[in-house]
Amino acid sequence: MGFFEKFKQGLKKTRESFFGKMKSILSGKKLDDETKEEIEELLILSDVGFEATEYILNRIEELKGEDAYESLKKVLLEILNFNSELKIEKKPFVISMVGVNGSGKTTTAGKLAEYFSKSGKSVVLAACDTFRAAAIDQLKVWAERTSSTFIAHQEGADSAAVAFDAVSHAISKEKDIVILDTAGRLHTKKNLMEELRKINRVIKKKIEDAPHEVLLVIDAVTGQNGLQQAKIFKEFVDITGIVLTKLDGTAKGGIAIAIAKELGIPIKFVGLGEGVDDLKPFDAEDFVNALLEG
Ligand SMILES: Nc1nc2c(ncn2[C@@H]2O[C@H](COP(=O)(O)OP(=O)(O)OP(=O)(O)O)[C@@H](O)[C@H]2O)c(=O)[nH]1
Repeated sequence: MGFFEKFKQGLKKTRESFFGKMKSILSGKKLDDETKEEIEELLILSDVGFEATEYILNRIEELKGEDAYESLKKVLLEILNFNSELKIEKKPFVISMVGVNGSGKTTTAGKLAEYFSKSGKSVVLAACDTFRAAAIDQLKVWAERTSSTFIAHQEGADSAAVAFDAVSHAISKEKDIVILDTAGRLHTKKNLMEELRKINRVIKKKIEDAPHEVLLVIDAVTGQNGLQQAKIFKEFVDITGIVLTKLDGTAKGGIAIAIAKELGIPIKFVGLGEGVDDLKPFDAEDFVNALLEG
């Protein structure tokens, strides 16, 4: 299945509930008070959020187009237009996955391992979520499935030590990519953020500019709550990209627009299903077309 088809399928719920209605409301018309109210409601209901919704409506008016539907498309593309490409520019290239438990972090680490293995890269998966034994086992299954090297210690071990071993292994064995699956839950927010910082400090002893990417995993189903969590992570960690998971499981896919507008961090990948191939690099044009017109 092509990327566009995949986006179309994954965004089906959001399109059928909300965005698919935009064309008949706006096509060939100027934005008047009535149509404005209608699309405002659809945007809010799909979790675009008040701030981004107001921005979108104002921007459509500013564009003064004859066809408000075309203007809407243009504005959505403006918001989602960031450089989403994840370039592997170093060897080893270290990617740290952060986010709350249940957001799809481990699954996404596994899917990313598959994505990179397929392009011929060697991958090391590191179980830095030592908080739960099940998380270590789950990552191990992904490592086997994707023929990646698996680095783990026991439950309760120091997560930074796992990260250090993974990076050391990658250097000595000349592996291309290290993916660190970090914990999403510790006793307090402070502990969690301290742990993430410690991991970064320790791997810098081996590779000064690592981690090269810090991907924050957000569950689209949690909508505006997910956005609030993201804001907390952003305060403490330098996030370089977002992975928005479970878009297939929600009608409120408008959260992608809220995230792009309010966080200003590029969405780099989206999860469109549970399968190993259901993680796709984000593409604004495919995304907007699939949202509005699938
Ligand atoms: N439908 C759908 N399900 C997904 C997607 N991504 C992840 N999941 C599912 O979400 C659930 C939670 O994913 P995990 O990877 O275990 O989440 P986690 O953040 O690592 O959480 P812990 O394992 O508790 O640390 C699993 O059942 C995944 O299969 C997606 O894009 N679409």
